[in-house]
Amino acid sequence: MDIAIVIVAAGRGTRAGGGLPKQWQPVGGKPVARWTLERLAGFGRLCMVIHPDDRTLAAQVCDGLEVTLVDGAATRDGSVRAGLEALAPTAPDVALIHDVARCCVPDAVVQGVIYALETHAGAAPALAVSDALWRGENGLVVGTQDRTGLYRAQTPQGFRFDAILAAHRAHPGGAADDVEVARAAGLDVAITQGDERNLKITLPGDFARATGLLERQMDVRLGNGYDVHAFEEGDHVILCGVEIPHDKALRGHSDADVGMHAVTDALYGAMAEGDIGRHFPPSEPQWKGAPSEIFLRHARDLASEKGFTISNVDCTLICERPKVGPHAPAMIAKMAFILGITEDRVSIKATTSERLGFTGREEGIAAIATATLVRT
Ligand SMILES: Nc1ccn([C@@H]2O[C@H](COP(=O)(O)OP(=O)(O)OP(=O)(O)O)[C@@H](O)[C@H]2O)c(=O)n1
Ligand SMILES: C[C@](O)(CO)[C@H](O)COP(=O)(O)O
Repeated sequence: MDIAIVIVAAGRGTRAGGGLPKQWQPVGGKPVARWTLERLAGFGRLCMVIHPDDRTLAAQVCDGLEVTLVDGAATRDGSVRAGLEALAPTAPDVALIHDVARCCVPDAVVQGVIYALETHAGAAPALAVSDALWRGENGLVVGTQDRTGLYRAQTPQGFRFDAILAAHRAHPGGAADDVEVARAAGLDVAITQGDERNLKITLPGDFARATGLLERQMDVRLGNGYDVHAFEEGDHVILCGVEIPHDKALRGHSDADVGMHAVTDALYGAMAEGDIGRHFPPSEPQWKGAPSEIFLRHARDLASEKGFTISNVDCTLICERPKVGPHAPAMIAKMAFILGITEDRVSIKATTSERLGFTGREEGIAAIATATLVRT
């Protein structure tokens, strides 16, 4: 399914206050709009609708991300329409329409809308009203309201693209949200699971609530790596960056550091970024005999660019010989230095395979590794 996401960000944020419209103000160390863009980038192509006065701010916030910027209108529904019209020449199957100010939206809320669009023309997240409802006048309760069947609407609101574009073109304007526009055009809209964390920053106090939510939402990734290199004639092996005298060497296109390769692949795996072969193809002659440190540094830098901190790595070398134990402290020091983390976050250990299999017959060395990345 080709998905485009229209993020409406052309409002002035008057109720939220502050020197800038709320979407450009910081929460948890980044502008509100940046959080929203990063959260949605994995779900489809991004189109952000902005006020013409905000082009410079918007370009800064989008740095490094692929985002189509479109000028908005004086009303929310006008801005949505501008975004949809901009997408029309390369129409996606579905459009998700999201308030920029809902910067804490959990993945599950977005995914719930996408699943529902397989069977409905429209889908939107909401929470059933759970508090009693009153009518009030001049500070006094003047009546109560039955809450049965009442929901609090959230975004993203998703629709078949052609249907929502036609609905917006036909609508007279003044709709509270896109579900109202869709229903006016006769589209069925499924209610999907909303989330209390999917708040819309509207009033000044909402910045602190959003900051608290974002600080508690850690992105923790685990990756694994596995590698094997065969022995050939030689007088040393390189394991986790340390040269160890041996009566054989390891064969490989690079320096055949099987342990460092496994850790590097674990880091790539945690980022869903493939493996060493994808970034350094063995078909390319410049990597012949290359120190594996190049690969590990690349994975480390990629993690840093994506905002991840390496929390720990754990590597097990599987071989009968050479004995790893005496060299483990040097290996840990070397790996910690390259990764830029403290030694207590690096574990390197070894096991034999009880003389079973290719490692048992001393035909080669295998290594497995795990890495944890954390993004806050
Ligand atoms: N002309 C407008 C008005 C609103 N929006 C967007 O619609 C969303 C929901 O609107 P709201 O939370 O009311 O934002 P503002 O209009 O910016 O806030 P305020 O009413 O306090 O000025 C926001 O992402 C806002 O940027 C928009 O793109 N174009
Ligand atoms: C679309 C919306 O987020 C649904 O809750 C909301 O209606 C938009 O914000 P506004 O404050 O009503 O403009």
